[in-house]
Amino acid sequence: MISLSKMVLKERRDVFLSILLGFLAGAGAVSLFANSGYLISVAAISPPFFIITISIALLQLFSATRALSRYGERLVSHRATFTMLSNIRVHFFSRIEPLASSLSQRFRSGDLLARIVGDVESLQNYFLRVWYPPVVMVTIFLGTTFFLSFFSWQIAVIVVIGVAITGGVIPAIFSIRQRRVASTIRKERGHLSTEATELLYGYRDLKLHQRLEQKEKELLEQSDVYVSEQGVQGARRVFNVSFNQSVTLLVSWVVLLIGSLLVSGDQLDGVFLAMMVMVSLTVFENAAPMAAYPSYKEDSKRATERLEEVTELEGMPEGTEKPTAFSVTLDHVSFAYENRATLKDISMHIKEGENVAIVGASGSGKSTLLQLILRMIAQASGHVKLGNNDLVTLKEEAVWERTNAILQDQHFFFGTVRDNLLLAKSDVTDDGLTSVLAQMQLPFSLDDTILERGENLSGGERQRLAIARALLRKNEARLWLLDEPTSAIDAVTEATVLNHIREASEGDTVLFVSHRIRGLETWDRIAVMDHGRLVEYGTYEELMQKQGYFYELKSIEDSLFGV
Ligand SMILES: Nc1ncnc2c1ncn2[C@@H]1O[C@H](COP(=O)(O)OP(=O)(O)OP(=O)(O)O)[C@@H](O)[C@H]1O
Repeated sequence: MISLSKMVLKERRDVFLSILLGFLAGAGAVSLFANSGYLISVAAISPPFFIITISIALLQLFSATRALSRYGERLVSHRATFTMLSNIRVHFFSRIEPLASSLSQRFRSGDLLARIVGDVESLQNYFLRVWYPPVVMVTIFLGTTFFLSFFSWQIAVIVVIGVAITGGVIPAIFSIRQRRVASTIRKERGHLSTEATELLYGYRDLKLHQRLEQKEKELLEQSDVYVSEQGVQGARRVFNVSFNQSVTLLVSWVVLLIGSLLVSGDQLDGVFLAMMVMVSLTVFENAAPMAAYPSYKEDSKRATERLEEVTELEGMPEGTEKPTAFSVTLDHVSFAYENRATLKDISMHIKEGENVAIVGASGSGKSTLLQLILRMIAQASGHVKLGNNDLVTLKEEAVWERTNAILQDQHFFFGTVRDNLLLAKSDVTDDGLTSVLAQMQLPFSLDDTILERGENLSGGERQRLAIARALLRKNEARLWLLDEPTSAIDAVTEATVLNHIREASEGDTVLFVSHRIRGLETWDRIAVMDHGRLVEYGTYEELMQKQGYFYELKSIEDSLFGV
């Protein structure tokens, strides 16, 4: 799904500039120290004054080059990194957006959050710590070896061997070891995030059931596992870097030793010895990041795998067409959550403009039916049509644009009543907003604060505010899908609220899941569901005359209300 190399190459201008500036900074550092070594040695043998002057001028030039290039390299490479990160984020979100409804079935919210935030974020290391260091190291070493070969091929060979060991062999060994121990840090972070979210969501219930302490203990245990895994990862990185640095120092000692032998054998001018040692000390600085390369590489790989687990879920294929008519047809439709058959062979036709109530026992599949028409889930078999269009040919957004859906769990955002109403339609005046609040008999002012998830509202107020949002869209919507929108509202207010809904939806197709049988006399037709099947479908009179399941439900309700 995420081809990381492709993401890197998309920013090729900045990538090229980073490499160029990184090379200049590295080469500047090597030249600076080479020149210092030469200057110290040559000064001791009283050379002509102009040599000292030129050498000091070069010293200043190299130090300015090094500082400016390093600054430029940091600027450009970080710009490239963050642009890549934002591209990855956009790419990832565009992939998971159509999967939104199936994600909650596969992943717990904490784990999903850890993947969406943490794993995506960790990919910022891919360019900076996996892709970039070997490229810059190789270019600097090639330049340095070429330079050294003018003075002594033996020293050049030692440096090449040193690079091969510290930049190739040691990281390769670390890489194999890293794969074997298979860091579980990402997985543990997902577990920790899951536990923390559960505790926060369920805080009140845990407290009521006196289970808070136990849950906190589990969370702390999970946190300890994560912290210790982090410790192991950190220690491994520090060990790798220190070990690699020790080897580079050893190489510099070998350069000093061989250089001294060459000087004493008159194969190298002694004035260059200090320069060569300084070069070897500096050039290996560029091999240091290679020690951390395996752990970052493995980390990026694991993060990508975890993101792929999310994106590989099958979503519903996105259609392209817009609905033009709003009759609803279900033709032998079946649906199963995992292996549990939830809707079984349902066929029904709702004419455009018809108002249909759906009733049935809890768990009989009423909400699932509405979700299917909303394209939030896909049927396993059969066809669902809006007008003459099969739902699979329709664009999701185009369906939602023309639909007023009130599902069972409505979300409210932290903000004012006004903010939460304008979510439905942004160009309504305050008068328009106040008018729908009045219709819903809500005693709020537009500036009243709504807490996250509507925590400061009663269940009935939440439902009325959701209906107020739907009423604002009455001119756009041609299809209304209402899932027990008034279940928490008292009977007197409910009658008024329903009247407003009926009025606003006049001429539109309405599917209304109802928890009550009373009051359904005025609906065009009634669909009765039982255990995932549509067991009865007809007008109120037809169903009452039939004296079947609906009649039975009505009798039970009447006896409960003492009618
Ligand atoms: N996300 C889900 N994953 C798995 N099973 C689900 C999911 N949502 C609902 N179900 C199951 O599907 C069946 C039908 O649920 P649905 O919500 O459609 O029933 P309902 O008739 O609307 O019930 P209620 O009147 O209680 O709201 C139930 O057995 C339920 O347990």
